[in-house]
Amino acid sequence: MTARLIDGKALSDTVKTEVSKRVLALKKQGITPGLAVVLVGDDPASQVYVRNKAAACDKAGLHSRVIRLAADTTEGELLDVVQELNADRSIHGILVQLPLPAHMNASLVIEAIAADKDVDGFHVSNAGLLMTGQPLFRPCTPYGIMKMLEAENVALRGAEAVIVGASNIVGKPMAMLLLAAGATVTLCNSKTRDLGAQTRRADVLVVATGKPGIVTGDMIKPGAVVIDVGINRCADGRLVGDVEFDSAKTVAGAITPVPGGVGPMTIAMLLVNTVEAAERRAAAIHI
Ligand SMILES: NC(=O)C1=CN([C@@H]2O[C@H](COP(=O)(O)OP(=O)(O)OC[C@H]3O[C@@H](n4cnc5c(N)ncnc54)[C@H](OP(=O)(O)O)[C@@H]3O)[C@@H](O)[C@H]2O)C=CC1
Ligand SMILES: Nc1nc(=O)c2c([nH]1)NC[C@@H]1CN(c3ccc(C(=O)N[C@@H](CCC(=O)O)C(=O)O)cc3)C=[N+]21
Ligand SMILES: [Mg+2]
Repeated sequence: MTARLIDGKALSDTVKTEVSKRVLALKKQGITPGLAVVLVGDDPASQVYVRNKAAACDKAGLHSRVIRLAADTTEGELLDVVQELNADRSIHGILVQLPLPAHMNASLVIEAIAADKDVDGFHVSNAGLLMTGQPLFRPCTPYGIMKMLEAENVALRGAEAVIVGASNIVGKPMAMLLLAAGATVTLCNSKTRDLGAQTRRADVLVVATGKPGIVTGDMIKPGAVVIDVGINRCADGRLVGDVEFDSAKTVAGAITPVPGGVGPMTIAMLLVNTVEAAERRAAAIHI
């Protein structure tokens, strides 16, 4: 058996086409949705993502602004930049690229972003709204994964969903969205005893640890849907996920590739959230 490939790249193009239609409708009202991305330091992976985000904005007709700050920028200087973007009427979405340099308190910075411009959905009030079933912005990576599962017609009501990795940006919000869709959710972390015993129960398995090869084919239930969030750069420059693709594809029913799976969907959903922020403000003005 060979797993069906879930083509995140193709679906992201469909989502971005939808976004560009909504952008056109806003432009007719004189509004251009704007996204600001703040990058502190020169992490090479972050540079790639920021470039991809800016290109996606250009293509869909959004205004994008990239603010690059030196690695030795102080927390106070970064907070000033965030405040300026909060007040900037041409900006509807603000994203501060993570990780931040070690001398900064990342939660303090995220909490400084206006919650109604927090298109990452990382602000505590947005995390709380998601947890209580009234999301304002769904975090882009889990949101993109839900879109992929929907496009693949994966049944979630009553399904066993197992997530490996429990970060605030991927694992935890993923658990909330799968739970809301009716799945029975297991959230694993680095202390989980016998990870394979958990993953082998999964109808839907989401892996987001940053550990290449942490999930192998023998840890997957035959026919399961496997979503690989990991983005790991090999010594030879190749990009691989957290799932050992070659062994997994002989067992899984469907699997996302890396690259071309979750990553492009994350960017597409960032555009969706930004357009939605602009639509909300437009609606508020017309009341
Ligand atoms: N494709 C995309 O759009 C995106 C990809 N990524 C990628 O996804 C990966 C994860 O990112 P992120 O969530 O930010 O990572 P974090 O480092 O913030 O969190 C990793 C999580 O994995 C858990 N973990 C680590 N080792 C193990 C283990 N041996 N067994 C079980 N759980 C383990 C950790 O457990 P504990 O809590 O106990 O420490 C933690 O909860 C990275 O490769 C990142 O680059 C991230 C965001 C978007
Ligand atoms: N505030 C914040 N929000 C984020 O959403 C955020 C972040 N910080 N920090 C880093 C992670 C990682 N992330 C990715 C986005 C796109 C790809 C992506 O486009 N991947 C492509 C190609 C990547 C490549 O070629 O390097 C793919 O998988 O096919 C990957 C990873 C967003 N993150
Ligand atoms: Mg995200």
